[in-house]
Amino acid sequence: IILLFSFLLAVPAVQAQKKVLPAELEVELKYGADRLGKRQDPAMQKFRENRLGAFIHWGLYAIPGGEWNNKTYHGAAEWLKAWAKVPTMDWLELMKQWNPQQFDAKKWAKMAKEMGVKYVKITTKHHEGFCLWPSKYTEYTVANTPYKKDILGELVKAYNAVGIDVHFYFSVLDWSHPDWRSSIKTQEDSIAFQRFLTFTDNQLKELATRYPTVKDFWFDGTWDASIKQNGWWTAHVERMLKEMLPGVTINSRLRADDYGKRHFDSNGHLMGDYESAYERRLPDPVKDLHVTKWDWEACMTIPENQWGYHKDWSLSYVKNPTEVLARIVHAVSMGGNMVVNFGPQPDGDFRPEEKKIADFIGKWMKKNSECIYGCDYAGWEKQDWGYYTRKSNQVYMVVFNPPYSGQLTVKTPKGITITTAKTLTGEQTQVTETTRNEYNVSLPKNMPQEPFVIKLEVKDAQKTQDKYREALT
Ligand SMILES: C[C@@H]1O/C(=N\OC(=O)Nc2ccccc2)[C@@H](O)[C@H](O)[C@@H]1O
Repeated sequence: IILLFSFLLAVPAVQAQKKVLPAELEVELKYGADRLGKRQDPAMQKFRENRLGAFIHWGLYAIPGGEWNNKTYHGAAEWLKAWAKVPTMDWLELMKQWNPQQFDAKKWAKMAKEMGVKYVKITTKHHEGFCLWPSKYTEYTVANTPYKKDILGELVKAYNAVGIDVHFYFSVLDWSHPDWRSSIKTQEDSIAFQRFLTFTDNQLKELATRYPTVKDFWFDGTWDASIKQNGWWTAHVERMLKEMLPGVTINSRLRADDYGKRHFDSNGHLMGDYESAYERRLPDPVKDLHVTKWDWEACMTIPENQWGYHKDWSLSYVKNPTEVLARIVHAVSMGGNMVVNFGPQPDGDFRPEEKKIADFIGKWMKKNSECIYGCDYAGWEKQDWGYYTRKSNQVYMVVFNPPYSGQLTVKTPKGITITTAKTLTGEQTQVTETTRNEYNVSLPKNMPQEPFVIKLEVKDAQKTQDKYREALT
């Protein structure tokens, strides 16, 4: 007891779920983390090195676009059924209008390729229960709409054809299914919910069988008590999919352990392959450095909170392209991935604002993607002018806020020295050591009119190159 008490007093104040108990104090778990530490297999390395992805939220909710019975709802458009309290059968009537005549999977793939994303996460089924693939386990699918065709299959083929990995978003929560329960109160609830879990297993096996090139499952809709009381099932799903699709990655949001703990199990170990709690927010570059110890992926909306198509984007702040770019770089600078969301129109085309963002990011990535793909946390002290990313002995300074002094302050970890510095567009910059482990890197003479990158070659005086890499990962 004294040992435990003294240990808990000693542990630095880190967020609850991050507290890892010493092994001897861990609790026995049947459905906790299957693995400790970062996965190092090729599939996970590809996931990590991809760094930049796009989210596609597309479903029946795109048709009303945030408006119901002539009333506009300001909440997330993909949740309109809930905001407007639409009865399930009335909502699913929207299937009769599903006929996206402008949908062209090859055009979507071209747009993603030109944006520079390495993967796309597609909503196979959102909370509404409508499936973008012709599932044989429910009638609420594209097959039973005027459009008829397998949208998911067309997208998987088109993205893969241009070298883009496909990830599946899957909502366990399913408003269309009579056996869904948010909590288990009665024996009837329990019997119905077990039927629901079997239905969900069947849909997941169907997705893994029909689309075996899928690289990841991003589960959502798992916050309810009914799932937290069935942590065994979440562990089963992870194991089932990894058996069917060796190398597939699974997000932490699927998982609950024996005691209903989510994302991180009761011993503080991350479940799944990467943390997926950073949604429309990012870890603090100074206070939240613990996230660099595991893999994580953030996702973001361009407006304040619209994942599905909303007719009226004037209802909330819409990020400008540079603000979107800053979030992408921020995530990579802390060893994470960033997924930028797109909510296609009901006709299957994208809104102009989203095309503009994709175009801006793509143009910037054409010049600067070296500081994104395959890069990681540098382990250097954050500075006001922007973010560091690192790949082996190259450290990239991604400058968003050039200082009036004309000098970019760089503080290197002990033993690390800078040998060269030049912008990715090839201009030399002066590097002046101002004191031990501190340098001024001068701004380039002709300043770019957008965020720019200075590439530093660094040397580790005390260790070999390899040790340097080990020390920082
Ligand atoms: C990506 C988003 O994911 C969701 N929900 O996410 C969460 O519940 N996020 C969350 C909740 C608690 C903590 C951290 C993230 C969905 O409801 C939403 O429509 C969208 O698909």
